[in-house]
Amino acid sequence: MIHQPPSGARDLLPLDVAQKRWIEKRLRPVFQQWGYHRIITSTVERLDTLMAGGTIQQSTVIQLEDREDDIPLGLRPELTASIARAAVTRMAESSYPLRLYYNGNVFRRSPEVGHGGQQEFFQAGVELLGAGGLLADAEILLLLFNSLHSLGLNQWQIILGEAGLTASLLSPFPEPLRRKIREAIAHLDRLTLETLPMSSEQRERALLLFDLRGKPEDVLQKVASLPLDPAQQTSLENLKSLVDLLKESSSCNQTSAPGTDALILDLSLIRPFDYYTGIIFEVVNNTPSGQQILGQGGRYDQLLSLYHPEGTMIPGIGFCFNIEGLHRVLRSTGQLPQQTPPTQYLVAPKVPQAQAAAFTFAQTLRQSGENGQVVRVEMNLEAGQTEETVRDYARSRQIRQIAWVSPDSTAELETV
Ligand SMILES: N[C@@H](Cc1c[nH]c[nH+]1)C(=O)O
Repeated sequence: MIHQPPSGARDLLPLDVAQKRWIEKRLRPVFQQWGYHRIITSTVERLDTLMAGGTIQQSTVIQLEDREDDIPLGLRPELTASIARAAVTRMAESSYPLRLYYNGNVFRRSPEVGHGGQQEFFQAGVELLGAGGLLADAEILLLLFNSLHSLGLNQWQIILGEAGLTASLLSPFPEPLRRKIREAIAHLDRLTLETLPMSSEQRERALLLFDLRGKPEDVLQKVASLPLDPAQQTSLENLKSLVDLLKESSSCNQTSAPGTDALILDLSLIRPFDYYTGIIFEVVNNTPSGQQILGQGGRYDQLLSLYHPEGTMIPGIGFCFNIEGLHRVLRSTGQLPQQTPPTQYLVAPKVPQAQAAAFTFAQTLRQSGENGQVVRVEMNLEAGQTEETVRDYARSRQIRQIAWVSPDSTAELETV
């Protein structure tokens, strides 16, 4: 028998769990303060739900052998599609906007399987459904900034793009050239753009697109100089208004919005999921060892209609944090708990006749916590040990108090 989890799967040991909970405990109240309610969707979904009309590639989904009525099933590679499905099918009576948050695991087929490529990840995120427009976009980004602030992070940058505008700027390229250019841009591969066979006019346009990243004012100006159709013009104006609103909020509220250098406009930004229709963004943390993507999200105004019984269009926008990314960055800041909380009391029956009394006393101690505080109490399970052995055990576990219980239910507390 093999006693290892399958390749790519992971066990989280108690300290990992304590650190993960530290992160989640900081994010949850922020999501709640902004009016978001927790939703838990199924880990297993139908494959076609997960693929969201082909906007998520089947190759990222881990499929399950076991089929329900011969319908292929899979493990969710992300949660936005599942939440969109649940909202329009199970919460149809709710009024919009609907604010939902989540905390869960996702599974992605890794190309590196067999070499330890991770396939299970944790995410915490929010979805704002039934709200389009500038204010909804701004709410999501400001909530993102607020969440980062609650984690004590301040070395991050937001890379902001616009999926619709980028797609339409790419549209003059014929397929399959467009796909190749899109891929090269997504992988920051300038060399491919310089060498792919295409006309010089096309190359100039591809390289211009590639370079549409930097300070928001500069990029907006560059795009404005391009010949734009009315729809592109509107997207550009919306982006400009959003950037202005975020900046203004930043000057009113230093604590939750980014400084001027923290926002990078990148119209070459392309996310691996294709359901985005409006702004898209990534939060990155620049560390000496490279760039860490802490979270990502964007606007998806067509996704909900895929699941809606009448195909009604309902806008949506959201983001999620990658808990592993946050964990890595926060570990280096020294903020995360370095150990699991120690037990406060060790309860030891003085003689075998005191065992029942010891269990009762331990329970009384457990219930003595005020305001929901957890009092951690362990029973000493070894009968007949010397007092010194019990003390040694307590010290080795960093237990500060021993309660010696007598058969008459009295207890003497000793600090070790
Ligand atoms: N579900 C997306 C993030 C997102 C949330 N909402 C919108 N986008 C992801 O896993 O990358």
